[in-house]
Amino acid sequence: MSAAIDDITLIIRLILDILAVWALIYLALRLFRNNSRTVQILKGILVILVIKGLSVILGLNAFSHIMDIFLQWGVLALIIVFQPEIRGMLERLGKTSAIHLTNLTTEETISMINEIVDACEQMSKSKTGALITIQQAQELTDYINTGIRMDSVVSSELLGTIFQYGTPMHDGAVIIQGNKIACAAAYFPPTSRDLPSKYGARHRAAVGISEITDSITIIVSEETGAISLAVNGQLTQYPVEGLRRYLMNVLIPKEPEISDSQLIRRTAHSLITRNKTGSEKEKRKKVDERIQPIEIVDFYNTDHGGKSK
Ligand SMILES: Nc1ncnc2c1ncn2[C@@H]1O[C@H](COP(=O)(O)OP(=O)(O)OP(=O)(O)O)[C@@H](O)[C@H]1O
Repeated sequence: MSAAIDDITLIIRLILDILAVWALIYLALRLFRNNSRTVQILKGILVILVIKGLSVILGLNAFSHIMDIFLQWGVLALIIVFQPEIRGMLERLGKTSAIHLTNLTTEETISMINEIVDACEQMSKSKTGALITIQQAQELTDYINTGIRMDSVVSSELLGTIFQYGTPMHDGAVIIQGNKIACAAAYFPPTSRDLPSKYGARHRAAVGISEITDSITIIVSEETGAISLAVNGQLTQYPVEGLRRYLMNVLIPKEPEISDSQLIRRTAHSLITRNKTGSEKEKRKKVDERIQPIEIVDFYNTDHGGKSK
């Protein structure tokens, strides 16, 4: 009987072991996939392994020993090369979910969002390049330290002035903590992924910071005036109202509980909207289109053309 239990325990342990290794390989592939640098490095490792195998078969002991040293140092080299990805992964593991760490009230958050969106709208019209990162649960202190410290309440005028071409702080990113501009001219590690060629250094930097932190980054293109968001390593182009809606959805703390009177009001509202006429529905559809993404850049698409919505 006890032998049977031992066997079952052994089988469960084996299955768990295989699952754990499988999960590790899956995570590593997910982290590094579609990254041309990774493919090159993997090819390099493969070449060294083949040479090492050949040297063992042919009995070239000294050469085989040198290959061993290469492989040992290779692990260290990999850790250094993939430092941003590994660091991002560890930070994500230790992340305290999307808890809003700021003490902003809903009104303050809405006001901040409106200031940011107004600034982006103006900069989009005047084709002023901008990079604005909003801190979420993960601290961005390391990146704030690369820029010029500020501690000013977010306003559209200030953002417009910072990114005005030719001013000392227009290069680099603005980082927002709470409703304050923590710094300007910050430097982000650019992504190593293959981006469509129409995107340059600014977009690379935005995708880079979104890969290693949970921050939200807004990019205004100097070339086209297009407004994009970089979140979780994905780039999405939005119309102005889409940007506002996105920020409202993500940054405004969720209502804890709705009261009975609110519930009655919402039910009444949904009953009224259910009886809307066709033309009113059409109008609603039109309004909704203004908040739809214009383009989502699909990094896993091999032609790198991005996919349009
Ligand atoms: N690593 C970085 N971190 C922060 N800001 C950066 C970084 N790299 C570039 N930038 C900013 O991007 C500007 C250059 O943008 P560039 O024109 O190359 O990018 P782009 O993605 O083509 O954007 P645009 O559509 O605005 O031309 C720099 O002047 C600088 O302000």
